[in-house]
Amino acid sequence: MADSMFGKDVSKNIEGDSVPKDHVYLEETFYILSKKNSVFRVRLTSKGLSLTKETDGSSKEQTILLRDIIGSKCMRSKRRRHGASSCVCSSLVGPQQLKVVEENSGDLDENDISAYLYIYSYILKRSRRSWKRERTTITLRFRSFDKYEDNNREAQKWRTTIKCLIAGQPITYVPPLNDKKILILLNPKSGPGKARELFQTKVAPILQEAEVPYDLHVTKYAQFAREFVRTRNVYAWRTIVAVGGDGVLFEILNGMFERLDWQQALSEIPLAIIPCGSGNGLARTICHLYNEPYITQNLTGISMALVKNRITPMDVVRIETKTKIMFSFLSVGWGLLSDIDIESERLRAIGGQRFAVWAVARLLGLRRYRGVISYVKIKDVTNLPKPKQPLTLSHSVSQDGALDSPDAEAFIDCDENSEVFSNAVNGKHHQRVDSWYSVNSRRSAFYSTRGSEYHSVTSGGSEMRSPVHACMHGPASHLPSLVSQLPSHWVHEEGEFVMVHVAYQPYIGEDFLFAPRSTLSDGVMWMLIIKAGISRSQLLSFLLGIGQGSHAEINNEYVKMIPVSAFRIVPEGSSGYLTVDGELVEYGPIQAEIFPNVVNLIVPDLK
Ligand SMILES: Nc1ncnc2c1ncn2[C@@H]1O[C@H](COP(=O)(O)OP(=O)(O)OP(=O)(O)O)[C@@H](O)[C@H]1O
Repeated sequence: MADSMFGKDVSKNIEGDSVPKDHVYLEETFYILSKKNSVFRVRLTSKGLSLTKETDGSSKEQTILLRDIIGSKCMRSKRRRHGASSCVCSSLVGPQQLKVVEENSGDLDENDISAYLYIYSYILKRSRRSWKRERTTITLRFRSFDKYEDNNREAQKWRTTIKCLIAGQPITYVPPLNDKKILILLNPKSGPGKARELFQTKVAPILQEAEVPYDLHVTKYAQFAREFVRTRNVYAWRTIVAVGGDGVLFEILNGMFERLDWQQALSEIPLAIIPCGSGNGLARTICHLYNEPYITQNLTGISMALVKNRITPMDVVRIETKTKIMFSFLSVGWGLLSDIDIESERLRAIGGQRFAVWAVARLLGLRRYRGVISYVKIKDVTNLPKPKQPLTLSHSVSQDGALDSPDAEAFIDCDENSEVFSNAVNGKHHQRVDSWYSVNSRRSAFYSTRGSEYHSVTSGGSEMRSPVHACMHGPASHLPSLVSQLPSHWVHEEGEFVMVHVAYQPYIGEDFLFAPRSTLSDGVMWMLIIKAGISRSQLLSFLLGIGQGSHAEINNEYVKMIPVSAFRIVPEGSSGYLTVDGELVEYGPIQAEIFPNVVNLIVPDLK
């Protein structure tokens, strides 16, 4: 085994001058028992793990990028059963035979002085025309020294360096501490109702390999997540994760704004989403903006983001209706798209396809809505001031005394007796385990992350819920109250409309690239207005274009897309749907304004 080294820079250009390139943190040579004439040179660099196989003078290099590596653990070999061969080496010849245990296990094999380093990665691979992530485990065996302690020290050095690099922290002698757990709020009713199963099979294994501890709470009723974040000490967690559709994150966001300390809570605790709903607009947006493949029900890439803990700011939109204030991150809709969203609820069991099926039905029975739309147009979207830090926000409860009345339906959840399970995981869904140094185990072990807890629905109905006064806080509005006249620079359009839909993210659903020019934090809302009079065929080609975003370029007498910073919609009559982030809100006047960079969002690692 070659000497390992810290911080050696081996990058040279063709003239032999040093160039600031990949920094090499550690380097070792490993041998393969089954291939006597091959060696592997393994280097841990600022780019990732470089593996060079050298056989009879030829060499082949593979690099596993740091963004694809999620964790690393040190193991010892497991004591062999009575009657099995006691020869240590024999367990390594057959690639399927290595069994490892954690260092503190009572079942370890004292005779094997090797330390095994497992490195877990999910590598982007092209399959047919799309990309997906494939699980790959690299196993390195350290046994140059005569004592296990010395071999383990070497392996731990690698593990610590890998963990520091993953966390984006300076290299130290101890791995970065996960002193706070992440909070997971899972909606078992989202989308086709598979959130629990998806979490256990796709997300939990990644958190366990990365040794990220979590508290999982399954929502017990609508508004559970909102009450939870409003009433708990959220500072006990480092991230709050919605596992479900956009509706659960909407609840979490609004629960945060119901806290008096909303500003501190939102600046200290980032939010994240794992998509298990039927719309999944925000998750699709994140993947789109961070070049992460989005495959329905394949949550690998977005789960890896929970491990890396990289954050980016996101805008929120403050919305007022006649009786409520709420905060939104996705969209406000009136007319066709909202009708499709709400009325297709009855087809929830078929997942995201419910939108396409209902779109056909709504096109046949096209509705028109009368009302007045007012907005403040952004003249030059290419030249917006971009605040790097969240704006300094003045605090408000509301503009209008009629709003924010105590919500009689709001309760604190006092259920301290929730059932607690350990989060042991069935690893059978993992696809592939690569291996180096003759160790190969398809049945790779999954260990529950120390300290993680699973809080399930209480079976005996012993819930104790006590009423609480819920009051919306958040940044103060700059708009006049909903019943007051708007300033003169606002644009007004009165007439009949097929729909008005305003979005502040590129995707508002898995297959709806609604506002291609939008980003997470640009301070822009994109308002699409479709006037009555448009033909069904024009509307159909418009709807078909939403998948690719080509509809956004349409600008004719019926269809236009306008960048706005505030708007008001006043529908005439009392029948119709208004939606905020896909959730139904009261029908009637509604107004909105955007606040840039208020929320921190967990996003994939781009490095
Ligand atoms: N345990 C529960 N029982 C019933 N409803 C719940 C429960 N937990 C949350 N809800 C409600 O379910 C609604 C839908 O949730 P969610 O957004 O997760 O799924 P979805 O509607 O399928 O996805 P999307 O919003 O992306 O279309 C939300 O309004 C939420 O308040």
